[in-house]
Amino acid sequence: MSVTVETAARTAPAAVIVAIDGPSGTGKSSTSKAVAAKLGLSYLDTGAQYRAITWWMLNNGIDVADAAAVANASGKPSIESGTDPSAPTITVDGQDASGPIRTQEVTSRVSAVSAVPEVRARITELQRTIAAGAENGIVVEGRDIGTTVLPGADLKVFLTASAGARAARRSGELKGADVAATREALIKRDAADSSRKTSPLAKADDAVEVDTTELTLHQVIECVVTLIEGKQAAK
Ligand SMILES: Nc1ncnc2c1ncn2[C@@H]1O[C@H](COP(=O)(O)OP(=O)(O)OP(=O)(O)O)[C@@H](O)[C@H]1O
Ligand SMILES: Nc1ccn([C@@H]2O[C@H](COP(=O)(O)O)[C@@H](O)[C@H]2O)c(=O)n1
Repeated sequence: MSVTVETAARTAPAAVIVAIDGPSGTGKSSTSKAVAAKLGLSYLDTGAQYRAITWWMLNNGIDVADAAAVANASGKPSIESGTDPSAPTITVDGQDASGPIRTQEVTSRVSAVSAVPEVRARITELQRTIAAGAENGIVVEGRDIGTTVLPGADLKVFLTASAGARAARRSGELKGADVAATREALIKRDAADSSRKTSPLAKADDAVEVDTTELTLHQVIECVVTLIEGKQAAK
């Protein structure tokens, strides 16, 4: 007796480029990392790159309020991002910058540096190169990914949440930081990021907006995974 075993041909899911944008504290990083890990995609934190160049400027005595000085120095540091969602890395001139880029000093200055067109041109080029090299696809999170960096992304998601919810989340992270002060700082940074001339924080016309105010992180992750799987199936 002969038995024929038929095995269904398994095909890898199509590589997808996913852009996740939104204001500070809406859950972009947490969501993007989890979604990328779950679906086997690369992950890029573009905010970390702007923080890294800001950290370098501060360390090298550049007055970050002087746009011309920032523009002149913008090509000098070498910035490298590791795109494994379970262990993302960021280095500046070969030095691990993951800790120092999260300081209050960097957070309060980053919007001034990221508003400089020469900085944006350089970092945008870096982001496009990384995205183009991601064989299985990538989740890229930031402020202008859907509008400017990767306008042809397969899926664009714009996360929002009330300022109160975002401040409460951040204050919890900062272990008891004053919620009102955190809220004011978030609003100030969003205003600066939204009002700059070059690629401001904005929702792309074709982005799916997800208000996370009343959602758990798990619910947001599931929502984005479903959206991505829909795009993969359609490719
Ligand atoms: N839906 C949610 N419900 C509750 N907490 C959440 C939710 N999403 C994210 N958080 C928490 O909120 C905090 C901020 O999230 P996260 O860093 O992912 O936001 P972000 O949009 O990347 O912020 P930023 O732009 O400032 O880097 C984290 O402590 C995270 O665990
Ligand atoms: N695509 C992006 C991403 C970030 N920025 C600037 O970096 C700052 C820090 O971002 P986080 O996500 O780490 O909080 C942000 O406030 C922007 O100024 C950007 O311009 N474009």
